[in-house]
Amino acid sequence: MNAQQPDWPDPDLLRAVTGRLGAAPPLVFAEECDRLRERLAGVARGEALLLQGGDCAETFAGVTADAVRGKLRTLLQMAVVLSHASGLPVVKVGRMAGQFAKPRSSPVERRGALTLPSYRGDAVNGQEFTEAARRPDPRRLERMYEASVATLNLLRAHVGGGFADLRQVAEWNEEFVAGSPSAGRYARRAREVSRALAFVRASGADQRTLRTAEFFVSHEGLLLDYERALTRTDERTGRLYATSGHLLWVGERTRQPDGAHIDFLSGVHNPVAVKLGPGTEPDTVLRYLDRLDPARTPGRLTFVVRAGAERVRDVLPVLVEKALAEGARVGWVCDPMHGNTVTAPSGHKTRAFEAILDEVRGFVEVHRALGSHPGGVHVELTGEDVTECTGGGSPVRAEDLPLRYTTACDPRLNHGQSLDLAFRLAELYARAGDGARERPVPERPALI
Ligand SMILES: O=C[C@H](O)[C@H](O)COP(=O)(O)O
Ligand SMILES: C=C(OP(=O)(O)O)C(=O)O
Repeated sequence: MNAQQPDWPDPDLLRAVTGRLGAAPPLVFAEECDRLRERLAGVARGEALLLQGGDCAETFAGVTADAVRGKLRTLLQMAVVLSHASGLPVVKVGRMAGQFAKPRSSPVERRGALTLPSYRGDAVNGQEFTEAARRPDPRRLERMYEASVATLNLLRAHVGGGFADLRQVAEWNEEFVAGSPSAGRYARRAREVSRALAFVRASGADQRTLRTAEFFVSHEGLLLDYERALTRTDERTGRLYATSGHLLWVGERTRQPDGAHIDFLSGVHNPVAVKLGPGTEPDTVLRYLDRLDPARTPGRLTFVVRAGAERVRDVLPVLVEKALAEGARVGWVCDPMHGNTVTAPSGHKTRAFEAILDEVRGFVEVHRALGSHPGGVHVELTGEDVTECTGGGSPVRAEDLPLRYTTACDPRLNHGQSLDLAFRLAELYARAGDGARERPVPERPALI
């Protein structure tokens, strides 16, 4: 089964494009993928958290220095808050440099009398509702590769060049808190982070470690023509790696255990993830384990649960229990976005901050009850001040949605909402004895 593949109109052109991609340099290296695997092994063992985030759908026009920097900055700011609260390292992974293709609920979109193919991401066709734009064009796969190169170039330069300096990140957080209506709730944590860094500086520890960060990239491994073309053999080990990104995941719509996407991931040595929606049959968890992680190696497989706030407390326990009974040491991560999409009266797809937070709360509750590790979050976000999700500390109201609704597919948290989420998650993840652990976590969501 080859689910969600575009109907490429010109097989010769597709062959020419994938041939060129097959000869192109890798975007990421096997050693980097192995390093991410090691970091994710920490998540699976309960010694680290994963923070994975970025656009729902990257666009070619969205590959600008400002936009890439904004997403990176948002993730760095969130990570420092989570790490301080939990006392655990946070593995930072962008939904970036490759997230250009989308699975869709319907292959077609209707507007009035006109029916056209659905937009499947810039890697496949254009957003404009015209026949020409919506026709899949394999040349877009090369543009995806080039856009990923440009994004990675920016990320690597920033991460290695001082932009990720923890002291700067802590200052950004203090600025955010100072301007936030929730300052009273967050200020203590932001101050504690800065004080901890001041102490590290004063202690004479190696300052270079504060100036750089590890940052990895990931995307849904959806377009098999692209992924196969970028698969390379690592000369050191003879193993195959997808070199389009460090981590690839299979989505809710393509996770058939006997399908082509799981089969592709089973053949590469990268760390991989599978999204699990509310309808996941508990036994399929075992099939994913056997297909993707037969050696039960921590770091190889992460399950990203996206059950929705209403269902997570019912759906998740049996999935975790199945995996535990099997001796699996996978990472468990919560995607609180995809199970909480609703349509606003204006017709915009949106997600409520409170539902997002409640899903993570349910996810953490379930893991704590079972003694397993709630290994982190996977979120759709941007560094920009968009109005796509409702709520948050500086609340976006349903009537604000049309103001700055720019996503190419699903609604993202804006910069402020992302930081609100990080500070609220910090309360959930706060370790005992944490200096900034000032209030008990409420049983049910409190309105912000
Ligand atoms: O990001 C996830 C999916 O691609 C997206 O939710 C699909 O949206 P649709 O239901 O409008 O096709
Ligand atoms: C399509 C996505 O999610 P899911 O497969 O969980 O619906 C996504 O994360 O972009």
